[in-house]
Amino acid sequence: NQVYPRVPRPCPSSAISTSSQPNSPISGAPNSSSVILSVLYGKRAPRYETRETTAFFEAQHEWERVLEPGATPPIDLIPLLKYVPVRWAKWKRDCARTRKLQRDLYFGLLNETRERLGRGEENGCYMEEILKSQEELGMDLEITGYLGGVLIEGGSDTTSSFLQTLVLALTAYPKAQKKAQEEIDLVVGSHRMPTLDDLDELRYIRALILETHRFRPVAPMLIPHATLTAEEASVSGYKGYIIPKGATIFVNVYGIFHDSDLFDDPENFIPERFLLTENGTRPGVDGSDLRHNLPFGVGRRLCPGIHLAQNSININTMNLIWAFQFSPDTDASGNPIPLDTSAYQRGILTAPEPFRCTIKPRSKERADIIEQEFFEATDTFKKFEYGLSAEDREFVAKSRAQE
Ligand code: HEM
Repeated sequence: NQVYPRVPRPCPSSAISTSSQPNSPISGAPNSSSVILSVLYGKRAPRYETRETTAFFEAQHEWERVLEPGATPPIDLIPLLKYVPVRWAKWKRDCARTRKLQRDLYFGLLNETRERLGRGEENGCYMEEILKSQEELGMDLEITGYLGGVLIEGGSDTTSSFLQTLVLALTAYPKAQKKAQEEIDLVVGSHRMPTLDDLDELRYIRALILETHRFRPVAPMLIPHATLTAEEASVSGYKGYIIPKGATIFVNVYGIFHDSDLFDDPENFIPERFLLTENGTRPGVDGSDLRHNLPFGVGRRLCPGIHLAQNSININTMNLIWAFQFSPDTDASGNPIPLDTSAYQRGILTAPEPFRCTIKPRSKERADIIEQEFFEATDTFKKFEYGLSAEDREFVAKSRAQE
């Protein structure tokens, strides 16, 4: 049995784990923050309890909390508030603490990468490239530190929130799960794990991924934008409205995706809608204003991690469907406990409230293949295993000893 944690919060992407046994080899499989750490800093976080993972989630959740509308007073509207002394302003202390947590982590990781480069131990990560071309790119220390930082922030909670919604939907909608399993069994079979190349032939699973984005978009109102000039907005206006300079624009993606004028039965998880029409809208309705990457933003600040995110979502979705059976927990009389698919956390980014479900490998053969893949990935993992704590080293050694 697995309960998806967000509070208390080590790593919310425990969707990858088949077992609640902390030392099972599978529970050391990469979570989304671990993948991002490896891609960016060439450093592996083998466990949810690894220092960088817990430090990241602590900073991230503090940050999401201070960003939430209402968590800080409206300083933009009443600038005088910024002169309130710190001792009377808890929000200022919260912001300062968040900033310190973030800076300690981001600049600490950057320093470690620079030192590793200095020792000639390159492993091909992204921040190595940035450090090597820092001068040429005209990036000072501050910008470089935060470049890595925003990429971890952007890439961790988002992908893991998607995967948590996926697990919730597969559990709550067993027919959709069964159809997806049948399709993957036909294309991939049971003797190997899926690869990204398989996706072309997995039409239903592609629709299921789009439906997961539609059903519970990770950023329901995207990230607020502002208009730079009134003139620009007023050239065409919007449906006769003039949008003034500096106006805050929220794109209510959740509202669009749940508009019953556009979508049939929008409150239900129905991947089939994306087989009927390109954007999942009711046949006959003009859905041409929509596009598949809407959950990743609009305009020039569209998510720059979209390709990494989509690859990661695609492979994780295929793997989860191929490998596991997801079912609701049962009560004392053996009846399934209904899941509340609307119980979501509040905030700029959302994820399901913790929920219980049962996750089992679909067969012994599949479980063995997963373990085998884990062992075969040893050389890839090893490149990124530096600066590990004694506990992490012990964990890694123990999981490999089962080879
Ligand atoms: C399920 C996965 C993801 C979703 C749904 C998602 C969604 C979004 C959204 C809605 C925005 C705001 C766009 C806007 O302002 O219009 C955004 C921005 C951003 N995302 Fe993602 N994202 C995901 C994964 C990633 C990954 C993997 C990375 C990095 C490796 C990343 C890095 C960023 C960054 C740095 C920004 C800020 C861009 C800017 O303000 O210019 N995201 N993302």
